[in-house]
Amino acid sequence: MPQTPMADKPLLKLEDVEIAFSSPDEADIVAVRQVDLTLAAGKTLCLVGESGCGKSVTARAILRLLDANAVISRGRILFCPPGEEAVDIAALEPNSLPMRKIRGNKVSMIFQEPMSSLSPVHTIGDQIDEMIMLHEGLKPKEARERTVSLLDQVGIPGPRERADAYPFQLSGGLRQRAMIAMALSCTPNLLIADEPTTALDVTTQAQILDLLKKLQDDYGMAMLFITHDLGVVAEIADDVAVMYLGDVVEQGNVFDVFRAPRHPYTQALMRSIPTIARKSERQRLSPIKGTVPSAKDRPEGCAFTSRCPHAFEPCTGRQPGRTPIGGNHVARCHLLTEDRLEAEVPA
Ligand SMILES: Nc1ncnc2c1ncn2[C@@H]1O[C@H](COP(=O)(O)OP(=O)(O)OP(=O)(O)O)[C@@H](O)[C@H]1O
Repeated sequence: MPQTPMADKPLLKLEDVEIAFSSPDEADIVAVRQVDLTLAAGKTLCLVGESGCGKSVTARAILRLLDANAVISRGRILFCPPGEEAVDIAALEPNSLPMRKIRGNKVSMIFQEPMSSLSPVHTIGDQIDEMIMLHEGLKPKEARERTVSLLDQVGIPGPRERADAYPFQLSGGLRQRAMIAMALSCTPNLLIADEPTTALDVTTQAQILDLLKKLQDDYGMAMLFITHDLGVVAEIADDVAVMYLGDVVEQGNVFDVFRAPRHPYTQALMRSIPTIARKSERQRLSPIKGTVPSAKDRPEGCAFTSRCPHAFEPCTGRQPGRTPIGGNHVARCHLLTEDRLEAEVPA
């Protein structure tokens, strides 16, 4: 297993990660580039950005669950569970034993659609029992006791009886809870949550977010949470990374980024969310002009140039570097290096 010493050891550290897709009749498409992310044990990092910006691809790379035409073409994905040496996941074979020991064991994932991880033809109890027997070597009876306790912890009423239900017999919210129970069955160090509440009504969404926060405290696990909803970010994140067309354009502590976003894309995202203050002052929401270019037609310089109200000459020429702002807050924008952009305090 490739092992790498690290001075300070966050649980997960992505360094200069690039992910490309090949296609039979076109040049490779770089979907994610120069991504640096850090996630400390027990903390929550939210990845946020418009559809197609590379959130899911980044998350799936951590589990080496990318499509067959994808390759991690640069960088390292260092995973360092407490008390262990760091492993560079990017250097592991996706189906190797070390990778399988990480996937579904130290790192598990939940999705927007529970049926992507639950089998429709087995009861939820049987599916969770099997995971527990596989990962912890428990006997069937002991595994069932643990399954019932997990279903209870995720708030499924009558857990012993519900363990015998098939997924289609549960409501959307209960199915989501069953999927969370299955993801927790191996007590992971890291839970990757890919838009787990997007398909739920607001009340159930709030309940699931509360549940995840409680389970995170109980289990001491870190969360990489993918969403396009800034309200969810405000609710759950310690740190946030804003992605645009495969680049992390701004990241840092959620309070710093929300209080004073420095990248024009983050500023535009913040202006596009409704607030009570805006409504009472009858201010119009300002949608972001234009659309995200295709990754095939990525501009030479800053990817946001074509939609940026502040774009000036250097933006089209070269990609901006990372400008430190304070603490762990950084942004990639030429205006910052040239000191031309003030922090914007959103309403
Ligand atoms: N198998 C593939 N072949 C080619 N391109 C792909 C493939 N899978 C994903 N992509 C491209 O990678 C880019 C990033 O996709 P990704 O699913 O990570 O976006 P996302 O930010 O998670 O969007 P959403 O919020 O809609 O899920 C997109 O341009 C997408 O078209």
